[in-house]
Amino acid sequence: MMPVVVVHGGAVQVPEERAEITISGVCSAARSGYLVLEEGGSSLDAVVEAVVQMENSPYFSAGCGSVLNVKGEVEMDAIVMDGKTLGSGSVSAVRDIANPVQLARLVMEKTSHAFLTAEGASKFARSVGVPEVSQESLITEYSRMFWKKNLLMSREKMGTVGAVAVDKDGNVACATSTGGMPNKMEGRVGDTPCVGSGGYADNQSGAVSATGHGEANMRVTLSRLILFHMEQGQSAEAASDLGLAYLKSRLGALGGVVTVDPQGNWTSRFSTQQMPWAAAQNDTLHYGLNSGEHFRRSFSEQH
Ligand SMILES: NC(=O)C[C@H](N)C(=O)O
Repeated sequence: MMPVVVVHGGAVQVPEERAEITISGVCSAARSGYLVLEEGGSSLDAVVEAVVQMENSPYFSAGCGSVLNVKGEVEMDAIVMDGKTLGSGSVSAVRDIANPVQLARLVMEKTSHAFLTAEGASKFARSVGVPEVSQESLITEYSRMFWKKNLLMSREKMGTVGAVAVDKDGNVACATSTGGMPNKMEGRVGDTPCVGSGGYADNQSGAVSATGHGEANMRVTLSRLILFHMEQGQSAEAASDLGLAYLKSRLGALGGVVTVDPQGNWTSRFSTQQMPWAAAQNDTLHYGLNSGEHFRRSFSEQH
């Protein structure tokens, strides 16, 4: 069994001028998650670390840089799940914290609940000492510009982030975090924080983190569907393709996933044209953006 961390930066079209920085963002997130594993951390520690890095980057739609709702405000959703215990924690519609994925983990570890939303989630955050941040600190010039442009015309998207990992004990975990769909209604919650849709982790089959059109992903419970296929004997790659094919044939929707099994086999699959992804395993960094792309380099090589 080989420990691994696999991350994605959303199944969306990345503007050409942002391609390189987005790729280096997913690579450094996968690498940081992997370092956590090397230092003896669990798969849960690794996925949270990788996702925090991408939330802190303004180049992804999660944490700082999140796409804005119809009112031009940030409302973020996140999930974590621990495949060893089937423990999960989610938050939705949070507006005033920097790292929703850490709050999701706190929901899992410090409450008897699995999901807190909006003001209740913020009150809980304050009660456990998570610092409050201003909306302004989460909004970037780009997300504001993107919001205005979206209000006028296109339905362009920006990328949700997610990670799956297997640690040396064969425990799997997933984490996913997002600003949601651009110009969403106030209070809209997508697939990301919903168990089985935006992510799922079970040591008996594997872990998935999903991205795409949330309303569609939810209706097929995409992550759980993929793990169902793995339980039926499919490989991580074949199961991911089956799940994405069902999403497309049944609802005409496109999406993407990163998937691992407890043996450390992993894959990154998407039906969109692009999805920035990276995987770190055995001193090698794997990464890609366009469909069919798979680059490799050793950890010692500079990007
Ligand atoms: N870009 C995304 O993956 C969006 C996310 N799945 C949502 O619907 O909220």
